[in-house]
Amino acid sequence: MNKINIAIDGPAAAGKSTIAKLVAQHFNMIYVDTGAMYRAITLFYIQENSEDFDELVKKINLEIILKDGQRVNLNGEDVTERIRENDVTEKVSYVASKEPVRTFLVEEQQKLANQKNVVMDGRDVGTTVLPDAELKIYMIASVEERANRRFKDNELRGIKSDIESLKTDIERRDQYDMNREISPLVKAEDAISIDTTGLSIDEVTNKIIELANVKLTK
Ligand SMILES: Nc1ncnc2c1ncn2[C@@H]1O[C@H](COP(=O)(O)OP(=O)(O)OP(=O)(O)O)[C@@H](O)[C@H]1O
Ligand SMILES: Nc1ccn([C@@H]2O[C@H](COP(=O)(O)O)[C@@H](O)[C@H]2O)c(=O)n1
Repeated sequence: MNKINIAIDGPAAAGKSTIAKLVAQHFNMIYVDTGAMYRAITLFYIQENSEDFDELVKKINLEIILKDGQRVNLNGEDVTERIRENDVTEKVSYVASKEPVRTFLVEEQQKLANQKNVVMDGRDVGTTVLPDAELKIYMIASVEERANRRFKDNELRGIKSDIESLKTDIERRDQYDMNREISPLVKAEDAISIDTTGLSIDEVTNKIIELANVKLTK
């Protein structure tokens, strides 16, 4: 098999996007961050101040540029950095629970992966977006470790934060994502769980590269 899709799902800050990017680089595959797409619709929801999600998805012009890392254009404007801000993070799980939003984005994500050769990370990639992905990973880490990682990340970016608030935000988002009605965050039956607590970025990346190599040499 010379082309495969890899699905990486898991809770907030488990390391999905960091590892997915490195695995994609290693195999010269395309990396798709589905969370960024939910974040872009959330920014549009904030701008439009409307609860009419059917209308929002009809009006949105979302462009995902997959060259040299992923960039996101919303209605012609590059919002790649803007969608990481707190107002978006606070509301994204609410917006992501809405049926018109999920139907619209799942279709877009399936189009991005239809030629294979994609590493896609999110919450429902292995269960809903790419149920036939050749390799599915369910990535977890303790909430303490995830909050510590986000804290260090923020420090490096010069953003002030505290561990307790980070823990609360991570837990709130996980609860929402795991308990929504449509495509909740859950491990796909055929996914391989990797607990990254105490593992380095290189150790996790190499583990997934090994698993992917097995699929590629079949
Ligand atoms: N195995 C690891 N060991 C140490 N730090 C890690 C590891 N994996 C990721 N990190 C760090 O943890 C932070 C969060 O990782 P990342 O953003 O990749 O998580 P995520 O699962 O994609 O989060 P989200 O779903 O919230 O976007 C980053 O600063 C990253 O460098
Ligand atoms: N496949 C996905 C991906 C993301 N979400 C929702 O978006 C939020 C933000 O995701 P990040 O990966 O950028 O943190 C996430 O908390 C989910 O609510 C989703 O539903 N499905």
